[in-house]
Amino acid sequence: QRPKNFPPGPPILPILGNILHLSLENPLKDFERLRNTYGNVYSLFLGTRPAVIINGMKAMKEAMVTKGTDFAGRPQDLFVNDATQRKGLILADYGSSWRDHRRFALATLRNFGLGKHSMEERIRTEIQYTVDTLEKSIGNTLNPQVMFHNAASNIICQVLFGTRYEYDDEFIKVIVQCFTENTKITNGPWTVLYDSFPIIHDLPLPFTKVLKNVETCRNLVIGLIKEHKKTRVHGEPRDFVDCYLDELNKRGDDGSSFSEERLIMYALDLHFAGTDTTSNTLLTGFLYLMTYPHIQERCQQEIDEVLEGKDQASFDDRHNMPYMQAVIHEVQRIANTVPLSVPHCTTKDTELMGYSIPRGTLIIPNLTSVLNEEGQWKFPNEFNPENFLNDQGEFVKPETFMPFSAGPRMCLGEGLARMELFLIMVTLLRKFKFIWPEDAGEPDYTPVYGVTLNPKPYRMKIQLRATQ
Ligand code: HEM
Repeated sequence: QRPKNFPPGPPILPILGNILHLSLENPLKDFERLRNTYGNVYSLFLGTRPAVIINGMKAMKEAMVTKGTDFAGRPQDLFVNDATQRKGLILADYGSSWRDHRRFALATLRNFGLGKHSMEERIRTEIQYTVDTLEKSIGNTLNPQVMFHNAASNIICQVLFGTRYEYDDEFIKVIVQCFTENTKITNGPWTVLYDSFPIIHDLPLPFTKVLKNVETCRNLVIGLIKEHKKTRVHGEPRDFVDCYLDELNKRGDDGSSFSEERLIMYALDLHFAGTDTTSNTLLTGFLYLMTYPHIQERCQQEIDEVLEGKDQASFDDRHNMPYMQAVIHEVQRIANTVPLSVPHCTTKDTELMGYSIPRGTLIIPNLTSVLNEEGQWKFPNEFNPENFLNDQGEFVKPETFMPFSAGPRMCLGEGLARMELFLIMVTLLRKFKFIWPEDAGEPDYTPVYGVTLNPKPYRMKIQLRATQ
């Protein structure tokens, strides 16, 4: 039975709840279908667990922003909580420990942007490796997946550990493999069943691999922290880990939630959050730019004009590139990289669009429903940069643009991600022409479902641009 004034939803079956209403492989279409029947705020029972699904700009804004703190919790009894040992940041529940660690991450990322090894320089250094990789493929085709993945991973590794890794380095290969395996398993039907039916928690489910992978990654990071402790100079941090160790010294035994143990999962969390997201957005971006060559050319024209006489692009150049800005935002809108955001949870009894939602209810923010909402976009269902341009050709960002979510739990890497997307796309488009190979057939834009969406594997043909 739904509690009184709880959001509506389909009839609930005993034990199973509404689980049969969802495809365990990819529930996005089901969420959309249920929205058409029950409205923007509806509920489903995942087994015996009630969940509220939030759709559309109006309800999303009320929950994430206007009543941000009421909706800022994270559920603590899902499989991913067990897998990350409740020590990370992404899934930390709302409270002082989450707040302190979030503030620390934001401040540290900001400070690195100002120091002499500024974030921009770090990103540019990494882009050079991407350029080298592409140069080796001129005239040929290349699957860019590993290249973009490594670029995003290395940028965040530079920030966290002060180092980048060659593409075939064991450290990065092992971490990437562990994350890829874990994401696949955590997205799979077993996890939905685990999260819906606590009764099966003690069964021998196929999760040992996940826990083993987490242990492998933990050990790698423990090794790095040990090394940092040997070589660091107190008060002269080289990277995020040094900053955290300085903070630990400063806090001493003040009973705060900062600890070396916490740092391990915190660093892994940031690496994970910053890699798949950015690289999958880039993959989607280049898929569309290749298959909409007129849009690619118009970007290149603007880039050539604005960067004429300059060695390299800087993030500030975006202010003179309305078309490029529109294209990047449109790529993010269509890529819909984190389609269901990260699960939230209510921190107290609250209300949403007139419905009552008790404390501790699982909340699924359906960002997809905002990014393609009818009536909010000029062209909700097509790739069209005009969605971000006004009649004067100026760049405008509607408040419906929410790929990073909104409110107190909004992505804390937004600034870094935007800088990466801009510098990488502009630098690569300035130098190369990306072509959909003649023998590749019709492009398939249907994304592969997961915590993050990514395009199906594809190859790109690379040419050096004539103007270079
Ligand atoms: C295109 C790239 C990215 C996209 C689309 C993206 C999207 C998101 C979304 C939708 C959330 C969930 C927000 C919520 O729960 O309401 C999130 C959370 C988060 N993101 Fe990102 N993200 C991106 C890049 C990054 C990067 C580069 C970092 C690394 C610094 C990062 C770090 C985080 C963290 C730590 C959280 C959890 C915040 C919290 O719970 O307080 N993200 N991101």
